[in-house]
Amino acid sequence: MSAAPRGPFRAVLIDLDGTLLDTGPDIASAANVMLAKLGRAPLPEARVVEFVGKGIANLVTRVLGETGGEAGKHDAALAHFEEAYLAHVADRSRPYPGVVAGLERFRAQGLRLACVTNKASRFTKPLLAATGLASYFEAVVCGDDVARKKPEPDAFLLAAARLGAAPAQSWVIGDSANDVLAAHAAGMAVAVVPYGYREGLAVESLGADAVVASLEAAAGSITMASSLE
Ligand SMILES: O=C(O)COP(=O)(O)O
Ligand SMILES: [Mg+2]
Repeated sequence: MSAAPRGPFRAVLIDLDGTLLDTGPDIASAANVMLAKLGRAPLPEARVVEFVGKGIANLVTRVLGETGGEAGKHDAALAHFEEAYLAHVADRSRPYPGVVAGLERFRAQGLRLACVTNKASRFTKPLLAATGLASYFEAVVCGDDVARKKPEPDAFLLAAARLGAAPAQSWVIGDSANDVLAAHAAGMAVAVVPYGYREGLAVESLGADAVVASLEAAAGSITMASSLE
């Protein structure tokens, strides 16, 4: 479970929600604005974040299912969510501990970095800018940039291609089963962080090649792996 990454790596492909940024508070607020507009009771943040991982349309479906079904309301609900989320996308979303130090360390080692997320680009770009992370990434691949979101391999393959790295030279770091399945389908090694949003699953059950305590710890382990080559 905690084998060191193989390498040598040229690129690190990093998930956004739950890995780089704790976006849960702003996502939960937008979900609760949406529920209020539909005349429904709010959900606790801890419940809403379990629905993060397969894109916002999927999250809205799951929030509606949790609060009384009515699939027919989905389009209106999604519009309410997106309006509220776009207006407050980075109010309380912050990098997790070790993220900035880890990105600095990866960059100092000459690794090329991509952010790979199921979140649509109109939310992702302002969020990366507002949290100060945008300049670390040579490529940002969003859910609406590919035909099939994670857990399909498309987004990781596109990110690696944009960075000029083969799958075997690309190391994925994520927080959910979507990242693990997508990385393995793309032929890439994958580590998961023990924090983040896992759709209710235990971190040990995700099937990752490694668990890394933080991005800073990941940057340390990739150094060791490279120097052992
Ligand atoms: O939008 C989502 O559901 C999750 O996005 P992620 O791929 O950055 O975790
Ligand atoms: Mg995630």
